[in-house]
Amino acid sequence: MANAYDHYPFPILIGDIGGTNARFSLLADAYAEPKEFPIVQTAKFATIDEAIQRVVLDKTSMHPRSTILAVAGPINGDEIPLTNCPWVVRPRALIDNLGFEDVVVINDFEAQALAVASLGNENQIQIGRGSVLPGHSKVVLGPGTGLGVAGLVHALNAWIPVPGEGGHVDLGPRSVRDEKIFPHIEQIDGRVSAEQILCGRGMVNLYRAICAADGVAPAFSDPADVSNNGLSAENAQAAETLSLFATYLGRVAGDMACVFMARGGVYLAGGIPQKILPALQRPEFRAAFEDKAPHSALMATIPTFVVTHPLAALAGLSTYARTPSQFGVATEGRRWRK
Ligand SMILES: Nc1ncnc2c1ncn2[C@@H]1O[C@H](COP(=O)(O)OP(=O)(O)OP(=O)(O)O)[C@@H](O)[C@H]1O
Repeated sequence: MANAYDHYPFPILIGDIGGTNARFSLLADAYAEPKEFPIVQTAKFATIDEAIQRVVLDKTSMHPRSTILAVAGPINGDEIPLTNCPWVVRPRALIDNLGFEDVVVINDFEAQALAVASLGNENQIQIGRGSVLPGHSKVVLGPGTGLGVAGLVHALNAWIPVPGEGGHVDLGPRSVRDEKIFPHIEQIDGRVSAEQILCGRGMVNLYRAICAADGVAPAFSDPADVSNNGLSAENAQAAETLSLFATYLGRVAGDMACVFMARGGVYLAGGIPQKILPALQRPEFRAAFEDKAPHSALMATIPTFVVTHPLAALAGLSTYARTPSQFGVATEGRRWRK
């Protein structure tokens, strides 16, 4: 029976498999620095087995005995299809064909949550006031291709990642301006979930709604164009998109901080926060985060950070691989052994 407190046999192959990119590193033992491999696009390989063979196994004489993989997608059963990518992770095939003895597959946002347990100051930028209360719960939000959310609860002397579908909470209008814009936001089954706005596709959705409210034709269809033109303030609707994106992200981040009582901090991971950092450093994000009557005074004490570590999920997985007993990662149904 799998036990979360077992150790994994070294060397351990660590993998962060996103919809677009796969990142691998190899841990020789509990003390060695991870050996990193070039980031590869998933589309360049037909299967994950082929990617592991060509990117890692063909390039080193070290033979990994276990692997811990973080994937974007639900983990149910022996065939794990990835969201936004045709790869299917088949742990039994990894054991039979690539010689692993132990395979663990967890959710990519759990890996982000593991990462924030041990991030140093050099890998994060604080936005606004507040300070971390050591040993208290944390929460991670990641606007990227979608909106990932995970909690990191400290209990029983371990950090316990709590993955969920927090990106799908409702997001509604609050200001007079919101009420003009929200009727134009594309809905999903009649509602606006946070992910309809707080991700790359959502940023374009918000921009289009602002254009519709202002009666102007949209000029951009790519999130990077919206954010670049918004940051430079060259386009009024794009600039308002960034301002409102920061406001809504602050609102949802504040909600998640309330749910988890995240006195250990709120962390913005995913691809987008680093790219729109100046917009998040303006007052809107933090003001919306703290605007949680009757708990505004509490919210003012909770710090918010943008994660700047380029390989945060890999770093989190490496820390877990070295010291699994410090983390309460549930491996039931997600661990396969030879
Ligand atoms: N400058 C930018 N401003 C806003 N959004 C951007 C910018 N550049 C990329 N994006 C959007 O960010 C999203 C990608 O996010 P991210 O880099 O976090 O990917 P991901 O979901 O982690 O997937 P993977 O792990 O495969 O890289 C896409 O929707 C993309 O259009």
